[in-house]
Amino acid sequence: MTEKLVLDWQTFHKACKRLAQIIPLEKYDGLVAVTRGGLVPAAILSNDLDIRLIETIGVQSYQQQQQGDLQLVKPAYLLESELIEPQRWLFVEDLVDSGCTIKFLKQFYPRADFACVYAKPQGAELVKYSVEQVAQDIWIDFPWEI
Ligand SMILES: O=P(O)(O)OC[C@H]1O[C@H](OP(=O)(O)OP(=O)(O)O)[C@H](O)[C@@H]1O
Repeated sequence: MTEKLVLDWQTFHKACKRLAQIIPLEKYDGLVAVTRGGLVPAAILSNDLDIRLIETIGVQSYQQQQQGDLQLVKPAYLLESELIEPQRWLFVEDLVDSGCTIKFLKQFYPRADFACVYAKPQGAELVKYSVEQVAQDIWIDFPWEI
């Protein structure tokens, strides 16, 4: 990575609100926050889209700035649950970078739609909704990581 983009809370919040505006109201019943990066955007989208059904799925890949093997650290139990009717889920991420995380998740959920606040070119095509494009060689520091 050649450059660093350090985001403050206000900039990130505004971007999340713009993301909410391009997602059709009532198209989705539930959000799946891909942790950890999807947690804050999912909180903002859940308010703006008035969606109260929230699940998390935990995937880890980056250690410092190096991407290693992907690990499922927490499954999305609700998506398999017989306790609720099948729902229309929107997966939420802070960033699609190489696209490896989304490709990994699409093995399990091939038709899932993804909303990512920030998108880099390599992964952008995997995402249905995003609002901020950044160059591939920029490393982003999100406010909760600082
Ligand atoms: O498109 P990719 O190249 O796969 O990169 C994107 C992923 O990397 C970050 O997660 P990270 O692995 O750093 O875990 P974290 O969300 O717990 O910080 C980010 O939140 C995405 O999940």
